[in-house]
Amino acid sequence: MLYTMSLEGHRVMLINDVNRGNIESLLLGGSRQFQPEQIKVINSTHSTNIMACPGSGKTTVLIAKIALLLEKLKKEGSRKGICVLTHTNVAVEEIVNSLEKLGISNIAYPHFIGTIHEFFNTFFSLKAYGIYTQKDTFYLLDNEEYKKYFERFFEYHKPGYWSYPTPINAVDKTDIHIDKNNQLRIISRKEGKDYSAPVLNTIRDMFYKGFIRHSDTVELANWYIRNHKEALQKAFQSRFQYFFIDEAQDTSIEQYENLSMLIENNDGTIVQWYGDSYQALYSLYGKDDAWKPDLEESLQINYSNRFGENIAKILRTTCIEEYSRLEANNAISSAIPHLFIYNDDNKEQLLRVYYRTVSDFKAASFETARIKGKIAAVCHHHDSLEGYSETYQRSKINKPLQSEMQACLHECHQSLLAGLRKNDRRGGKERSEYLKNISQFLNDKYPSKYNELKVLWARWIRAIIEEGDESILLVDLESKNRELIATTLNKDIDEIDVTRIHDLRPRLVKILHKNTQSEPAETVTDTFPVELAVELNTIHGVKGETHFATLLLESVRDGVSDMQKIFSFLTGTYQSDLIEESLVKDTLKLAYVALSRPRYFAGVAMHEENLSAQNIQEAVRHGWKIVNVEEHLNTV
Ligand SMILES: Nc1ncnc2c1ncn2[C@@H]1O[C@H](COP(=O)(O)OP(=O)(O)OP(=O)(O)O)[C@@H](O)[C@H]1O
Repeated sequence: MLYTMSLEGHRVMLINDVNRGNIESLLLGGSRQFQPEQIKVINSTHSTNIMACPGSGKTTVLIAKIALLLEKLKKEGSRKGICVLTHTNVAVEEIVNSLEKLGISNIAYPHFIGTIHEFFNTFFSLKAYGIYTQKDTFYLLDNEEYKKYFERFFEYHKPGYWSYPTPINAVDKTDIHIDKNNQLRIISRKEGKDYSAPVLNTIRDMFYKGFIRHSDTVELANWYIRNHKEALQKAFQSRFQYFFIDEAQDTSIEQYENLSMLIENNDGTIVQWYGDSYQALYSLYGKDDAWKPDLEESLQINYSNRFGENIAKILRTTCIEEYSRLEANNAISSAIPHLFIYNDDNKEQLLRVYYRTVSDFKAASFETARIKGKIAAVCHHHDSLEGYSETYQRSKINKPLQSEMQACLHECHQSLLAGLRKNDRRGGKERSEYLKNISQFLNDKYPSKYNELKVLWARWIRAIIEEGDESILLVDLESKNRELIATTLNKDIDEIDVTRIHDLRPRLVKILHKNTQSEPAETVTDTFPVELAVELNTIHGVKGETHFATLLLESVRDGVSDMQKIFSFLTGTYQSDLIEESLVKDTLKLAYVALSRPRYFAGVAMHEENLSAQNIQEAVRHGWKIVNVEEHLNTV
């Protein structure tokens, strides 16, 4: 446990009876308090894994811990910092915003808070690409965007006899690798035989022309770390006192390998991985998990703030390991689990029946009537969702593709650069400091201010897409922009000529408009009549969310129902002998993620053909309520 000296000379813990009240009221609200397991994690200062159940409040715990450690390092006058990595911009935003709530907004060097990709790109991949190709920029593309370019590049590489469609799947089944002799290899992961030379040459050509996928940047970082391992380990160790990884289960094998190289032989940095390995969706389809915490040696948070006993009860066995330690929040009266049974004739009515059942449950008690929250229906595969709703469609709004976001952020950087140039009266030499690589310059010199600006840019872009209120954001942006320019140029903020944020807007709109017209995005909504406000999504799409109600819809592939495969788990019997089958294991992971989203209402929907009379009896015995869609429709 972490102790610091109090004024009286006693050793006190990082979070203690004196300082906890303020943090708890700001982070948890009301008179809520951290639970004992959470306190133990906040106070732990050894390198370890933290295995936290859904709704355990692990991110909140991590935020409290970061705040307290920042204060401690400052008090001690330490020159070492904290590195916090997570997997999405939204998660970074959550951490930065919550720290702001606690009065901490100037998180500067030596600290770093960002996504794992940003971490690799900032410190390794960009440098690696520069060294390897003698070029100083690349376009980072998500897979969909990369595929579009692949099609164009392939035209130049395909042989004259080629009359087949472009082998677009090669994008998902090839990796770059820089070998021991520094040779770039394109590796095929295609079953059977390798991709032919034209495909591999296309990927190679794209690499050298700067068209890069996320997986390529991870390999570039790997190459760089491999080649400078000892020096980087030392630099890492002397810069960071603490290294925290949130949502550790989402770390890929390659990312994990890179981080492991950096932190091995390191006794100067405390490393803690926070996550829930039972929710690792990265490793479906026979892939191995990267982060495998040894539960005996991990700190654990098994108490969920999210759901009551009726939901915890299903999750204890609907999990890749039997999870008897999972504790429910008894202040929440979750409904008993519901099994919805449909047939081909009434499948289209299923969601309506689900919605009515949830609404009736919600209206029946004072506790639930006032609670807001999503009513969701989720499924493993996009295409299976279509079978449940004629009107289901992949939404063309809400979430920009990674590449659109990149293009918008590029414009934002250009606008900042213009502002810097306009206000800079100094000579070319000083200017070239930031002109060469603006993002690297700001990351090295003013990481915290730069991070805040990036968060605002991201929020603004989202507000433009969602047609939300931009006014407050624009005021904040204008002032952050000026502040960063003033700091960089060592001037007073009042001397800075206002940069024209508004001029930037049409450029962003153009990028977003162009793409929303032509591209399907990843988020899914349903254009149901309003009275049927059920949000349809894939399970991957709702990771990390909290719902009022979640219905897990059966997905049938090659005539096999995924829910039938795990039926005994859903109804209270953990069958270790079945777990080796990959469909069982994957479905358990997915079902665990899906059924741990709701606070109040969890349900599963299955076709009557996939349920035997014995199955139904089992379910009833385990406390499930059966809703037969047919009967329900007849009674309304
Ligand atoms: N001790 C507590 N008392 C009451 N509420 C809490 C407590 N700790 C956390 N919470 C609340 O629980 C919710 C979940 O917290 P958080 O998002 O940090 O959980 P999480 O473990 O990251 O969830 P998941 O694993 O599902 O992503 C938040 O609304 C948070 O404020």
